[in-house]
Amino acid sequence: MKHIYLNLKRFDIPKEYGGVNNIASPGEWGKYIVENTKDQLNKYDKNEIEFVMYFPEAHLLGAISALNENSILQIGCQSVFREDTANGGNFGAFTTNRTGNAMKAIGCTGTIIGHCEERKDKAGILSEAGVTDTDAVNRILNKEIKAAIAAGLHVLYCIGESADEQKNWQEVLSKQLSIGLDGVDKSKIAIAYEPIWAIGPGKTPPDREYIEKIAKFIKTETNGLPVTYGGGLKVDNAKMLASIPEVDGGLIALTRFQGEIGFYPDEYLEIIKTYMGK
Ligand SMILES: O=C[C@H](O)COP(=O)(O)O
Repeated sequence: MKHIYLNLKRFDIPKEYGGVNNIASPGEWGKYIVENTKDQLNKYDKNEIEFVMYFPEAHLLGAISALNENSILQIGCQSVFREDTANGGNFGAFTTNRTGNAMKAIGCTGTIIGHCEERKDKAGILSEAGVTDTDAVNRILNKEIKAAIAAGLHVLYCIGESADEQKNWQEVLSKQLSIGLDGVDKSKIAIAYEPIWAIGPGKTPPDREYIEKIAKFIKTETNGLPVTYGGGLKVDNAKMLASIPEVDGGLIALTRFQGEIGFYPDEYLEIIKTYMGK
C-alpha cells in the first residue's frame, strides 16, 4: 500500500500578499484544488494507494464539499488542539483552537501533526519564556496525536532533523518517535520523514542511500509503521523515491520550486503519475 500526502501549508495566500496562490480566488481555493484533481485520482485503486490532502482550516469545507461520493481522496486538517469536547466535560470553550472533534464532525478523516513548521511555532512559544526544550515540544505533540485519535482521525506524524542536528540524527529522531508516540495506538499512525534542511525552494533532497538508511531506522524504531518521504519531492526525484523499498510513499507540498513557485494541481498529478509509474 502506497500513501501520497499533500500538505497545502498556507499556499492559499494570494501573490499580492506575498503568498504563492495565483490559481484560484481565496474563497474558492480548496474547492478548486479538489475539483481539479479528484477525477484523475479516482482512476487509482483504493487498495493500492491512499491520497490525503491537508488544508488550512478555512478551506476544509470547500474541499470536502467538492468530493464525490466514494472518492479515493481524503481531506485532513493541519494538526489539532491537545484538548477536546466531551459529554459532561468541555462543551466547546476553545476560542482560536481547532479540536479533533470539530474536524471529524465536518468530514476530515485525518490530520498532519508535528510538521517542522508546527514544531518551530511551539519551540518559539517556549523560547519566549527563555526555554529551549525539544522534549516538551514532543510531549505537546503527543497530546495532540492522542486527541486526534480519540476524535477518530488518522495521523500523519512528521519527524526530521535540522542541519545542526544531522550529526546526532539518531538521537533526535528516536526522541521524536518515542516521546511523540508514547502510549499511542500505532494502527492510526503513518510517519513522514522530512529532513528540515531539504524543505522548500533551493534545497537539495538527500540521496537514495540517506533516505534508505533513515527509513530503515524509523521502521525498526516503530515496529514497521508506514514511512513516507517529504522535502523537495517533485517529478525529478519521484521515480527514485518510489524505488526505495522501505519508503511507502511521499509527502508533497510545493510542486514548482523555481520561477512562479507554488502548488499547481496538474503538476501534483504529474508527480503522482511518475511516482506510481502510471
Ligand atoms: O510538508 C511538506 C514539506 O514541508 C515539504 O515541502 P516541499 O515539498 O515544499 O519541500
